[in-house]
Amino acid sequence: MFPDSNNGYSYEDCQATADWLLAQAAVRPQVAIVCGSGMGGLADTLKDQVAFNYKDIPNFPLSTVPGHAGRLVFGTLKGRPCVCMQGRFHLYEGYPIQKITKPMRIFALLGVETVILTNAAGGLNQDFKVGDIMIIKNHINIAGFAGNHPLAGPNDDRFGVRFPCMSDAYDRDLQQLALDVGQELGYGDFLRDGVYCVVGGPSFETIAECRMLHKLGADAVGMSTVHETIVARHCGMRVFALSLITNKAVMEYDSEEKANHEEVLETSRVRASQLETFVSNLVSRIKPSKLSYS
Ligand SMILES: O=P(O)(O)O[C@H]1O[C@H](CO)[C@@H](O)[C@H]1O
Ligand code: HPA
Repeated sequence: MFPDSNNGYSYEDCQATADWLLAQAAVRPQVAIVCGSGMGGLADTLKDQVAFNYKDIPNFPLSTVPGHAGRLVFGTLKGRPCVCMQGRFHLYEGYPIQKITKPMRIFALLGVETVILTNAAGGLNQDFKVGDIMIIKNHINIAGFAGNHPLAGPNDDRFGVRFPCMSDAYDRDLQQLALDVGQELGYGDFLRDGVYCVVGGPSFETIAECRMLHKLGADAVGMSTVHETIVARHCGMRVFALSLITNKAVMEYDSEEKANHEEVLETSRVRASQLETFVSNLVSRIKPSKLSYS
């Protein structure tokens, strides 16, 4: 069950990739951003870009999902040095769970302090509308309960402790800052907060599954983010995460609606410019120091 030591995602492997990137790009990122499905435009807002295709980065996975371009972009957002994943990795692509989260460890070794994760998700909360932006305040990692967990296997203390706490997974100050930024931008009508539940995918959920997840306390469901959060927190980075509600999870047996990736990408396209403004304003207000916010 546990990976062997020559697995491609050891501390030394992550360090080698980080060193390669540091040798190629002058930017020393403080903030890392992961673009959700159809949200790759976030990366295009970076100034003075130096970009790498994933296929050219040593020991980096490849993106296989439409709406995930597969480029790592370094640059600045409102003067703040950033790195942006234009495309993330998902369990259903067939990668080991440690591989889909490896970029988080590389980011930590690059000196990143704060990770901003974005995703497309189905809305379980009946008050949510398509196009709402949900600030993630907590998550449910169902597969993790059963051992499918990104930190399973030998722990390398150079990254973090064996038993990391997750009650503070999503930074509360950053959540408040995001609420403030959203209100200032006039986004209050479509800004929510809630609990994100990760499932394995790639099939969308059945009606019974959606009802169960809602009963468990989830407001939105998707196939990403949670593993990245856990690994980022394990190695000491702060995490802010948001879901764009791209579709309503189907909860009624007489509903004719069918979840599909095209609708997901279309909703992302419609909200793209507001998401970009939201994230860049948020980034500009995050102070480099771990303690202060403007
Ligand atoms: O979570 P992101 O990467 O935004 O992608 C979401 O969109 C895809 C389904 O349409 C799934 O991969 C789901 O996780
Ligand atoms: O309804 C959904 N379920 C799972 N993942 C998703 N990603 C976008 N929408 C959904």
